[in-house]
Amino acid sequence: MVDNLHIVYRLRGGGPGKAKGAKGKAALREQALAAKEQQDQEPQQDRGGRASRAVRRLTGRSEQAKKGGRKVHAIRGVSFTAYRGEAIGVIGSNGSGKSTILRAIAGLMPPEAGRVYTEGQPSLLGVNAALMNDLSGERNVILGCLAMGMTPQEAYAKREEIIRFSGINEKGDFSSLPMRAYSSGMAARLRFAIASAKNHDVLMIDEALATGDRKFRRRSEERIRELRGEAGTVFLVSHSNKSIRDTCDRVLWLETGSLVMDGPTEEVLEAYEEFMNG
Ligand SMILES: Nc1ncnc2c1ncn2[C@@H]1O[C@H](COP(=O)(O)OP(=O)(O)OP(=O)(O)O)[C@@H](O)[C@H]1O
Repeated sequence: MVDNLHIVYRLRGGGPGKAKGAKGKAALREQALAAKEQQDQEPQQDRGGRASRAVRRLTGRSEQAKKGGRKVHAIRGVSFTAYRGEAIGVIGSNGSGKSTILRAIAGLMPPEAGRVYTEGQPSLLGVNAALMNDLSGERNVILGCLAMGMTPQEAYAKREEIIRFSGINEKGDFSSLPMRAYSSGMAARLRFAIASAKNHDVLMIDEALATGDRKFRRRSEERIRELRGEAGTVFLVSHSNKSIRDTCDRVLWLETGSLVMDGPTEEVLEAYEEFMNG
């Protein structure tokens, strides 16, 4: 359940730094020596405070930096409830907040206000999901499975099936090659194959199908339907209305971070298509 969620990105840096002005290196060195001298005279516990203040200054996490930085209010008061067994499409024009809301549901973005309540563990499968470029596809399959909580035995037992599903070996023995030799579509297929090898409580897929070819898209859409059948909830972010139509029975439409519509796929897509063509 997503309850009146607000997500704000804060941009630090990029602003004008403190000019050194006419002080020069000698004056700065003098200032540093004076600070050191003062520190040597301070009791131990004060030094801890000074150190953490210095770290906050360096990482820009001071209250001042918070207030002074630029903000992007990416999600503005979105609320909805998702149920087990639903496949929910998330649509909207570029920058409308689709990826951000998935990241928030996955617990990767702290809410500015509002809450996300989930039953079970949400897993986010994005086109940028981390796989190691220098390792072979096979190695990445094992790593991915272990990262999803499988035992080594389970991971090895699933390896063949995952590689077969991904189809990366259809044009040669690619699974033994380092991932950097893969096209973006092949890498996306492997990521999807790994993530979908496990039954997820909440699986979120961010454009992962967009880079696959038609044959793979059909196969992965079929797999999404199976995952739903296995009682999970699937969220699919896509700019392909066809993928959404073929996979989802409910659609959330976001624009500039607000929920424009939440309803049955056909109803929402019709309104969205009219908006985009209008
Ligand atoms: N790391 C970031 N730092 C600052 N602002 C960000 C960051 N990521 C996204 N945004 C901003 O948040 C808003 C929502 O972005 P988001 O990526 O969620 O949109 P989207 O609907 O997924 O876009 P697209 O369809 O282009 O992938 C945009 O205004 C974007 O500029």
